[in-house]
Amino acid sequence: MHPISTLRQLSNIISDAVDDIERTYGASGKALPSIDQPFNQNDSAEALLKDAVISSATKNIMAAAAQLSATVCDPRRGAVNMSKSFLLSSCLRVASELDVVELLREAGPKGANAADIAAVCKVDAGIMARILRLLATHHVFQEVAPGVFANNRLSSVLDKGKSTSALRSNPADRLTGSSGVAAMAEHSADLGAKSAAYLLEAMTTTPGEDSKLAFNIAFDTTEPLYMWMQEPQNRLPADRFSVAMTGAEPAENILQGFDWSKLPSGGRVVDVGGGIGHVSLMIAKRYPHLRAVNQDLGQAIEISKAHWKETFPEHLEKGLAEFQVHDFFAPQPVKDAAVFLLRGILHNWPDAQAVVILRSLRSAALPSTRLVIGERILPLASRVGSKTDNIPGASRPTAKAPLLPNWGPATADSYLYDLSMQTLLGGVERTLDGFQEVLAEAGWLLVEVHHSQVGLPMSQLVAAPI
Ligand SMILES: C[S@@+](CC[C@H](N)C(=O)[O-])C[C@H]1O[C@@H](n2cnc3c(N)ncnc32)[C@H](O)[C@@H]1O
Repeated sequence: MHPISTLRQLSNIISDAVDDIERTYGASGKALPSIDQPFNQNDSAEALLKDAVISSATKNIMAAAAQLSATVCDPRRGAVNMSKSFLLSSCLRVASELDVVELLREAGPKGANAADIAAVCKVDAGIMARILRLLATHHVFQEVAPGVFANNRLSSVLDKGKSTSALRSNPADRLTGSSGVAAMAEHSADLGAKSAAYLLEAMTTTPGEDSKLAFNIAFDTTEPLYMWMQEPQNRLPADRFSVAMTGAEPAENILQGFDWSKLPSGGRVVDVGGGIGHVSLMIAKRYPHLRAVNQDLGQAIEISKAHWKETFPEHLEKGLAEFQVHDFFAPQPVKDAAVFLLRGILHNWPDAQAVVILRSLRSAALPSTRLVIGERILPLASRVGSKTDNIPGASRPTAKAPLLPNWGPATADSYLYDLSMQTLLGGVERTLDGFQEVLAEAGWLLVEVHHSQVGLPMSQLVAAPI
């Protein structure tokens, strides 16, 4: 097809999607949240973004706009700019770790001069202005007057919700109780970015005793990431990671799909590698007839106990919440589970280790035990169907040409996670075929799949013992 006609098709996709958004917001009497205003998750206009028509329009706009831009840009500049995009990540880390977002929240809509921000942060004023300008150029912050910056929609999601004096007086707790977005951004821009810089070196070393993951090269350690985070000197990145898991990976769709209400009273839901325990807590709050068993490594279990005590003490007092330090590569101690829950676990491990984790659960399972997995299911980037499309709930729509079948950058987070898992842990985000293979090898039959109905990236996979 002639490129001009493709260009027009892409522009029409955007135009139709904008019509859909305007119509839906118009009918609701609400206004689409502005990019110039801070994000407010309690605003009812925000909830409307999850509407099916709007979600679909949003995906189309993101995919078509990126494709249009890639089509018309100078490819030499496009490639070189992409090679420098790590600087966006570094600048975001500076803004988040120096609490610039909170300083700007306190400054209000008129914003603050980069020199004043730099003085509070005790850093160079000129570099601060250049960092904020690069981010503002990518729609994170706005430059409201020369050298004067204010928060906007994208910068404000990094707000940790505390005053700058509270953040400065207690730096060890600066992320505690925050939404998790800043924690995930700092984790990714620190451990993630430094590790990813060694992706090539890690993948081109000869496999064998000396082969290392990118993380191990970057941090000059032989410890796997989770063991490294157990060391006392790495307490801050470990705590930051626990907070990151709560907000950046919203868990509410764990309550959809699998029917938790049908589990028997007192049935044990074992949250294997449950981290802070927020997922089992969400399930137990909605279905208080269930008993939650939180399993993780020592440090995470400490945090999990504290989190439960603060947010759902009633369940603890009734003896319906248990905490176990358990290595999921060891034999599973719970032999009467109603459900083994594995959320965000399998993607941390290559197939061979994923199979070990799954086999240990399989050995402890009763015929009635179900395995509920919460993970991203990587969409294929091709239009040809796969052998797993026949599993109930599995198939997903593909975007119409000329868009890429997976909506391109609109689903980029799954592919970014995939390679983050590779660089940090040797892990992988799996396609549905990939899940079916590791499950079958460990003695589990994939019986149903539930994709998120509210636009969240994680899907649910339910398996039964073979
Ligand atoms: C990506 S987090 C997921 C946490 C939680 N399931 C969630 O969805 O938020 C992975 C978890 O696996 C835990 N983990 C890593 N290695 C482990 C092991 N060998 N045994 C038990 N837990 C482990 C980590 O401590 C971390 O809490």
